[in-house]
Amino acid sequence: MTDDSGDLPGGDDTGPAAGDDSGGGPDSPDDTAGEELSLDRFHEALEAEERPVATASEVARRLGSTQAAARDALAALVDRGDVDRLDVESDPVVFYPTDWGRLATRERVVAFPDRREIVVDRPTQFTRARLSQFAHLVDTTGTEPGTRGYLYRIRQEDVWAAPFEDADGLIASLRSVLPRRFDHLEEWVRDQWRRAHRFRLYTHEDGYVVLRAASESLMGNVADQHLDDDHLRAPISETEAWVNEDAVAAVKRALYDAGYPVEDDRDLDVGDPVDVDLTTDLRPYQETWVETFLDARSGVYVGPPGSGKTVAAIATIAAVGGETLILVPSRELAGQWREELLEHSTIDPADIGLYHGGQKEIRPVTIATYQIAGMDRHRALFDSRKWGLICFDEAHHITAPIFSQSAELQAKHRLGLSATPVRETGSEEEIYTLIGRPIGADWDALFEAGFVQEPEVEIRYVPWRDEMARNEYASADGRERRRLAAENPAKIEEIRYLLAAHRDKKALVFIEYLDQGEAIADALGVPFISGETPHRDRREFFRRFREDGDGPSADRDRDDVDTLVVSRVGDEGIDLPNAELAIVASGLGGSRRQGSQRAGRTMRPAGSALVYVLATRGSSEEEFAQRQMRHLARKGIRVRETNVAE
Ligand SMILES: Nc1ncnc2c1ncn2[C@@H]1O[C@H](COP(=O)(O)OP(=O)(O)OP(=O)(O)O)[C@@H](O)[C@H]1O
Repeated sequence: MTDDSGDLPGGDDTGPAAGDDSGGGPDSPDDTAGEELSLDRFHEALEAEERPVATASEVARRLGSTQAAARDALAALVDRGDVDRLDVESDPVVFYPTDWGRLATRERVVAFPDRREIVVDRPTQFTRARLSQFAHLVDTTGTEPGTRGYLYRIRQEDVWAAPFEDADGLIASLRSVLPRRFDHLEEWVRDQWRRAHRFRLYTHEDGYVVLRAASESLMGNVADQHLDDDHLRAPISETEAWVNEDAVAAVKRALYDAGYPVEDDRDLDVGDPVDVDLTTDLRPYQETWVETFLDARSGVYVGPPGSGKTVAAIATIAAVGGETLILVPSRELAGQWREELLEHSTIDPADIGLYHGGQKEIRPVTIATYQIAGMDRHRALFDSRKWGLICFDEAHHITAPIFSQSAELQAKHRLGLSATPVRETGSEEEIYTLIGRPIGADWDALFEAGFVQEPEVEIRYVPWRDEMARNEYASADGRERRRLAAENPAKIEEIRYLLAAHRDKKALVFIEYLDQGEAIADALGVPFISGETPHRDRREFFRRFREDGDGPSADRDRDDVDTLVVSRVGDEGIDLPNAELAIVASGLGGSRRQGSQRAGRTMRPAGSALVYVLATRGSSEEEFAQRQMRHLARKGIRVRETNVAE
């Protein structure tokens, strides 16, 4: 290390380096370009730009040469190994001194204000935490940990959802990251911020809901164009209108779509009181979540699996103090919620009701599945109690029938929980308008604080077992092809190998096709859990999986399970905190969300987490795997690729 840095100043400051450079002169374009583009001159250009990287046109401007001459001269420096280039999507390419690349901690930030894009090479945790507050990670380039470039883009939704008190706070954060000020970009950000604060809903002292626009022209041009008599009952003034009570959600949605998200300051139902106190001390970021929620009275806690959203939600239930309806995607999660409520609060067990296919109790705190809550014949769920808070667990699961209940849900405090703010099906805006603004602790801070462990993800490209299998794939079509690639029998050997390599770890193997699940479970002699497995058996297998084989109970209870093969049913929200190894054997045609949730299963505070994704080489799975893993990489998770030998 010291050798490298020792060379750098010597080479830069003294004759020999310049001599080396001029030795490269004959390759350089005409007249003085070779001399002008010594490494020293390039450093000077960077200094003048006040940035660690420069484009060819910036170098040209600093050197007073043409862009073409600068590009050629830079290419010569690249050939000589003095300078490296970083392709930022396609154009422009940026250049930086090679030596700097060796200083692994050196961060480089390049802004493309017109495209509202920011590229950071080797970002520090701090920079990533800052960026994630107002931009979203689009892509990472390079798979080696030391060579990663991160591409961020600022969309209008990102500004709307930025967790700041005012635009100045957001701009200050922006400036702290960018190499210099970009007035035009700042202006755009301020403009977007303003948009999210131009319309406001509030409760009139006579009890009805009023929409207020910041100006007459907004009321005239935006509201009147996007809202009709179903939304607004009557104008009150040039800037205010009386909102139809049933149309609150629709008003928010219409204005969001028009590019003006609405601030919701209405008075909300508190509900009949319920007696719950928290018994667990919140972590500082959880306290911030809850305080922000109480201020806004609605919002979505966004944090990685295991970051403590459920515990923060229990704190919120205690703070709101009103009867609460909790909606969850599955029966298993309903049971887990009950356990967590009992573990982290003083709630009387008799005050908790479960409402799903198997059991129908409505109590002061009721946990119901989305499925049943969406059915018309279960309206009693909404009507028979005065709920003060509705909590949407795994909020991206909200189903269309729930949206149709949105009129009455709008009157309550609304809390969403989600590990996945990004949705490809576009309910980002639905979550925003039905529930509320994202309330974020950024992932980096959580990883850094050690509350959540960063998993290592490895894509392993598995070859076909023989020519015959390869040919069969080649001559099959569509769906059959996908199945053949998914069920590639060579994967069984690979799973066996990986399990043997991590003998001490509790492992989950995810599959898509039932036949394959059975084949793998048979080959390994382990249980297989699918949608067909009765709930009782599932619970039992999960319990045995949670047993710690190393503990003193091992002698007494030798039936613990170390490996489970799980079909899609086990995909989400199942609390198996001791899973340290996940092997995704198939299911690569699934959505991005599924990819991140599968990895999420193992993102737990305990143990070291590893995720292996098996993709059949030379099949469409390769591409799927890469796409899903890019999604993870966007979250800053380290992804590695390995070719399994034939
Ligand atoms: N403040 C806290 N103090 C101690 N333990 C905590 C705290 N908050 C959360 N935990 C523990 O951390 C683990 C994960 O918490 P929790 O279930 O709330 O996370 P989550 O974000 O809801 O996860 P998921 O998205 O998977 O549902 C649990 O075992 C929980 O008991």
